[in-house]
Amino acid sequence: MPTPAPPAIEVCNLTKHYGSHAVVQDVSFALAPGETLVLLGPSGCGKTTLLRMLNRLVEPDAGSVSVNGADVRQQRPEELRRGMGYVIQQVGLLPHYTVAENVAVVPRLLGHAPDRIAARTGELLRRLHLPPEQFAGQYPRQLSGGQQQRVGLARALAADPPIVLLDEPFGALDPLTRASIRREFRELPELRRKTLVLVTHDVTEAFELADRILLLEAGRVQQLGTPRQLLLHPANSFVRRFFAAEQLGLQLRTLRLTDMLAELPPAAEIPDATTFKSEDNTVALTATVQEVLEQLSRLTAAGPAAAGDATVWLEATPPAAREPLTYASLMAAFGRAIQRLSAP
Ligand SMILES: Nc1ncnc2c1ncn2[C@@H]1O[C@H](COP(=O)(O)OP(=O)(O)OP(=O)(O)O)[C@@H](O)[C@H]1O
Repeated sequence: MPTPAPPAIEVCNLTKHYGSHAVVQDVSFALAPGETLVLLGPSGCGKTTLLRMLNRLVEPDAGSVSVNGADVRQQRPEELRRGMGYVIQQVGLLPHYTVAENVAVVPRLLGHAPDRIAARTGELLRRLHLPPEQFAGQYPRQLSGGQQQRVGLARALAADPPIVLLDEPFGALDPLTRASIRREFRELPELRRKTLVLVTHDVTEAFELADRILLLEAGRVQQLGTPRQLLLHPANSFVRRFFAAEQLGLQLRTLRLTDMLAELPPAAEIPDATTFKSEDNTVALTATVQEVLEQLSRLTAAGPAAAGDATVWLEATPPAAREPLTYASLMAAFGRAIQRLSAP
């Protein structure tokens, strides 16, 4: 029988002090290849220090880090870092290098052939919405903050490392640019297969990007789990308080219609439902409650519905199985689903 692949990253009992201040205390986790872990927590809780211990920019006092089954202490730090992309908030582009030269730094160090580097740079810039014809020859000072951030990401991905560490990669951007870059980031095919560890203190960002979240306070793990586990089953009062202010928004984004099939109203006598259906008012069962609300409000804005309230029809269920949803029936079902799912 083949032996299972080792975790992409395994951290055991990692601890770091600065003087008498315990900055990271006894942290352990294992990440499967391709998984995205978000390190979340209030300012100063140790997120950056923990991240920097993964690529040996900071050395721990105790505990171990293994990458693909090998202890990082057995590897030279420079070699370790070449296999791990690293993106930081300050971007850190070299000011006297062009965009293309900045992106090519690591592949050059690795001795890749010039035509291979040029092809890769062009491809990445295009994917990150920086057409190379326009941007390759520009210097960092000629770019906006959002464009610089994209170049920083392209640079981290240039040598196609299987692991990428990201420290507040969208932190310096205004909220609108931040949300749109985050969307691009999520959709980047390049990142889907990679193991990512991302630091943020932004709860919405964590929920949008994480497979699992590691929530830290004062250097200690408060909870490690999926966004849904942290939201619906907080491990302690710190976790509950940390999400309290944004609880409703997070629930609306986290729950999908598939999670609440049991709560969706069963069909009553619906007049020939198909006649009301159009692309505008059909929703997939995989839609989040937030997405359904947005669709309902687009319908409301488009004008009065033929039959009273704005209504959406569920895709992939026979018309006779479920009633179409209005704001009222959707929110009632959502409330019942939250109660059921968060029951101990
Ligand atoms: N080189 C250092 N020397 C001394 N103290 C340090 C050093 N680096 C970090 N610290 C302290 O360790 C604590 C954790 O810092 P760290 O940057 O890891 O936190 P963080 O959660 O990433 O914070 P933020 O979200 O504000 O960036 C802070 O109190 C910080 O002042």
